[in-house]
Amino acid sequence: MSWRDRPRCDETPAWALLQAHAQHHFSAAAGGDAFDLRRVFADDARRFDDFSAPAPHIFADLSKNLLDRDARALLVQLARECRLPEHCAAMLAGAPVNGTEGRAALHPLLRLPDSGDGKRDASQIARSTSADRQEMLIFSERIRNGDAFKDVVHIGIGGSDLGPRLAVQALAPHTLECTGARGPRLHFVANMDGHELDGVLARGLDAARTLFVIASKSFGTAETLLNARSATAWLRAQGVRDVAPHLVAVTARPDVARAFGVGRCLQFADGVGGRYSLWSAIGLPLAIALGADGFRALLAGAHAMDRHFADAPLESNLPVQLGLLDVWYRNFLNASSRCVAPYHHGLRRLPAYLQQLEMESNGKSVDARGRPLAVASAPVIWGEPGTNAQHAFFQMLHQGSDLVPVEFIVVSQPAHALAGHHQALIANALAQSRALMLGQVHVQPHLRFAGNRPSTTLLLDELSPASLGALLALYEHRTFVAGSLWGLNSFDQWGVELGKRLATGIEAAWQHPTADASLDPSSAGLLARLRRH
Ligand SMILES: O=P(O)(O)OC[C@H]1O[C@H](O)[C@H](O)[C@@H](O)[C@@H]1O
Repeated sequence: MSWRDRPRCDETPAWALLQAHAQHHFSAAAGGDAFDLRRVFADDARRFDDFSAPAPHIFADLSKNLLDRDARALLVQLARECRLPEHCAAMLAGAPVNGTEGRAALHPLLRLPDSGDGKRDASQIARSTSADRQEMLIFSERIRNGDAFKDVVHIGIGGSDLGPRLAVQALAPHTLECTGARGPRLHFVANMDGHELDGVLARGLDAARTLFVIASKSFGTAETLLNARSATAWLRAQGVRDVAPHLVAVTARPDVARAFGVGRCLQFADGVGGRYSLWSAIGLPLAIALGADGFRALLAGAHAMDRHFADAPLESNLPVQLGLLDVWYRNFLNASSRCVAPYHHGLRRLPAYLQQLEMESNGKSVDARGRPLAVASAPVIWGEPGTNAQHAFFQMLHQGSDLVPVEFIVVSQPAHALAGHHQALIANALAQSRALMLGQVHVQPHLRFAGNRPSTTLLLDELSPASLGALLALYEHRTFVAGSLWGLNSFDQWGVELGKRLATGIEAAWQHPTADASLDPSSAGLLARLRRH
């Protein structure tokens, strides 16, 4: 049987076994026998070791999850019955796993290292991917080390923004800004809300020495084109006659970008999905900030995770174990969301990045064969960095009515030397996961904490280009694992199209009130009020 004909999770024998297991051991109806983290730790001295999973650059403690050995074994059985290993091998080999768009998911190929002699011992697509990367890195080094540009403004949205923005923030101590090296300042603009571009242009940019990077896979995204047009108009208004040298496109559609009037095009393959594109020329601002070696280190970290995903047995394969855990919580324990709490200021945009990665990939209700799903898919991903989050929504995590698995991300080595901060930060992360698990008995109801609330802790030695690469690749593959079991195509995103189309109609109706008749009464009423201002 090929990966195309794989059964969906709810069609397997393991699914029914998992349902029975969850009902007998994990539901309130199981009464005193229900799984309790405090009891299993007391009964099992080996639980931490047994439920820990080392992977490249990351150590994962899964022991504080609502999961026992039987459930874990059944989940692995489920993965086998769903032919996950075959699907994974097909995706990594560049098979056309994105059926509705008739293409592969090429992001792991972007991370393949060059072979020793400088040539790639790989397919034609891998070789052209390598050539694209080479071209981007030569360009980024020129911008980084040259004098032509003092400011680089990266314009892009969704996958053409979230990855580079997150990575530049996360790796700030390694970038130009913090190492004191010469080089341009970096700015990001995503929203079509003019406040964002206006705010960047107001930072004292000298038009003659400003480069705009227009990052759009399709080169057809409304927000990006609007910002790119306004940037071009600004250059002209500031007296720049020849704007083309100030505009570089990063795109899979160089034909469209050239027609726009850019002076330079950096290309990447159509088979690289937007939310998986940090590793391509979309990473240009990161390459400028880090330098070519730093960018290659990011790719190497991600590649190490790719190898782990491809080679490690399912039982000790971290992306597989996390993806299975996601299915377990979503479908057997009915958790409708997962909270991500990075205890590192550099990872403050990670929840936003993961929202696109996981919810755009797996927020679907039909399977890859077009059949309605019989089970729930992607949970809501949400979060904020610790310790800020503790002073906002952790109340709900500790005493609210919903089951929310929490993911703590902790980094051992800080990149600052301020006394006392790091230990206090880490102590808080560990304390929160302990508090969720232990709870508190108290005579007063409002001071009671039920406890037995689950969490995972991902531990990184340091936040380096390599460890960030590994972390993001881990999340990509975990998302693929859950999507594969749900039977989804995790690589398309048709759900974003309808709203875009309707926006065009509303924009037209703004100018022509007679067109209001084509709108529903609520939208027409709101538009009428808005027009008055
Ligand atoms: O890179 P672009 O083609 O401009 O696309 C930017 C973003 O917009 C789309 O609507 C999708 O939702 C995203 O997956 C994509 O990353």
